[in-house]
Amino acid sequence: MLGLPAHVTACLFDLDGVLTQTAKVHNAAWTETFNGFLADRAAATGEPFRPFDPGPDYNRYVDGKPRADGVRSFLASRGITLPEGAPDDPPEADTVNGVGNRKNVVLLNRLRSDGVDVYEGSVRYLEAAARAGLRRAVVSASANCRAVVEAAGLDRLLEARVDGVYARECGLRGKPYPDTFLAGAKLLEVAPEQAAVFEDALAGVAAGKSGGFGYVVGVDRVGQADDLRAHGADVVVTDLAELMTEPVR
Ligand SMILES: O=P(O)(O)OC[C@H]1O[C@@H](O)[C@H](O)[C@@H](O)[C@@H]1O
Repeated sequence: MLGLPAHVTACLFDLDGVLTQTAKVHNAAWTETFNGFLADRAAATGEPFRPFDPGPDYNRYVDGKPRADGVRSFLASRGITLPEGAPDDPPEADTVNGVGNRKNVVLLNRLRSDGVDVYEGSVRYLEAAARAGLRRAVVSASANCRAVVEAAGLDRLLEARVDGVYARECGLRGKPYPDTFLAGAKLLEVAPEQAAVFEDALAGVAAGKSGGFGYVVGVDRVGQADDLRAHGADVVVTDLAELMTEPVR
C-alpha cells in the first residue's frame, strides 16, 4: 500500500526537498552567497569569475550536507581553502563559519519573505504512514529543521527529529555518513534494516546505502534519477504519492 517492503516498520524522511520545497530556497541562498564570495575574490586576485552552478555544484558538493561541510566541499572543488574560524564568526568573515553564517542570513530572509511550502504528495504519504502505524522521523542536516517543520505544520505527523543542532550536540557526522539516519532509527527504536530512508540528495541516498537501511527511496526533484540510483537508491520517484500506487518489484 505504501510501496515499501514488508520488513519496513519505520520511515526516516529528509526534510528539504523531500517533505518541504525548501531545497530550492537553500540552493538560492547558497548561489547568492557563493557568487558574492567568488566575485569579491575575482576582483581581488584578477582571476576570472566563474559562478556557482545551482545544478551540478549544488547537487554534488552542498545538497544534504551540514552547512560547514557544504562550504568546505564546494570551495575545495575550486581549489580554495579558508580558515575554519569559529561558529559565532560574523557573516562578513572569510572563514568557513563566516561564509556559512552569511548564507544563513540570506536563507532566513528568504524563508521569512517566501514562507515554507510543503509537497502535498509528501503530506498525504506521511498521513497514510501514520494511519498504517509506521514510525516516522525527520532526519535533516539543517540547523533550521525545527523552524521549517513547524512553519510547515508537519510536527503533528513526526515522532522524532534528528537535525543539525542535534548532530552537533551529539558529535554525529553529517551525510554522506549514515550517523544521523542511524540516530533517527535509534530514536524510533527500530533496527536500520526495518527503516526506509527517503532522500532527494546524493549525499543522503549514499548515507542510506552505507547505513544498511531496509530500503532507500530516492526522490528526484531535479532530474538526477540515474545519479540517485548510482549513489544507492533502491527506487526513484518524483513524488512520494507515487509510492502509494506502485507495488514493490
Ligand atoms: O544551513 P542549514 O539550515 O543548517 O542547512 C544545512 C543543509 O541542510 C540540507 O538539508 C540542505 O540540503 C543544504 O542545502 C543545507 O546547506
